[in-house]
Amino acid sequence: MSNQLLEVHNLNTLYGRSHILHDLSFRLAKGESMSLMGRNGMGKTTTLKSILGIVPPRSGHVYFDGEDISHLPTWKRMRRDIAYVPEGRGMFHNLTVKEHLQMAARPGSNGETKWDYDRVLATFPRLSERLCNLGTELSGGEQQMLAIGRALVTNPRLMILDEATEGLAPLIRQDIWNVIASIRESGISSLVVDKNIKALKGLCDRHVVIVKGKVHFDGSSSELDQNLEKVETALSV
Ligand SMILES: Nc1ncnc2c1ncn2[C@@H]1O[C@H](COP(=O)(O)OP(=O)(O)OP(=O)(O)O)[C@@H](O)[C@H]1O
Repeated sequence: MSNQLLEVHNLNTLYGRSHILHDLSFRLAKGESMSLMGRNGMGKTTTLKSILGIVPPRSGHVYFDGEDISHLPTWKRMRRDIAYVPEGRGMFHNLTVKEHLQMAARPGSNGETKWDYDRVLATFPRLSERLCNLGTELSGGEQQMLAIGRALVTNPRLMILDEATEGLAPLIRQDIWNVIASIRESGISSLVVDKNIKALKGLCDRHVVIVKGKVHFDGSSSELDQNLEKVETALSV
């Protein structure tokens, strides 16, 4: 059996006539944590949306646990145990914290129920103090915790996080990094978009940097160290 959980193979994605992703390919092994970095507008969100089928690629394939999921609608891809924490968190205006979590909770496709309502509240004690608040009444950091909690209660095998700590205060950022570390320790693979190269280096096994929709760097944390200048140049404005 293959060790790969996610394989992105030669994706080409366009918005109208704007060609954004060019033959984009990378792999994520089971249990591995991967960062996806790049300057604004380079195609990170488009990559995530292509993997999820929110923006269907013009060509290329997405394999999940060996299965070609390229033809599946988004909800079916997510039912394969892919959870998505989008940029902007995607809170519902009319649901409380408790309802957000209860609504999303379900076993993984293999019956896994490791991540349930209680475990999420134990992981994010701040949320347990805000159970009756609407999602939109929370601070940015609390919203991100809820968005991650809501993804975890689906018992995913892969967590995809876009702009994981964007706009958050330093202390809250650290909370989010700690949770991402414990997600990794619990054996869930993750694909994390963020700009904090230092935090990502310690947290992720592998790193992909994209420039204008093409893979510019793909390597381990030690390879990232060896190529730091090249990567920092690609990330600097
Ligand atoms: N719905 C859309 N229609 C047309 N062009 C789009 C659309 N969404 C994104 N783009 C363009 O596609 C390119 C890649 O955008 P994308 O959001 O994937 O970049 P990104 O690397 O995630 O950047 P950021 O860090 O700013 O979110 C940009 O030039 C953007 O303007």
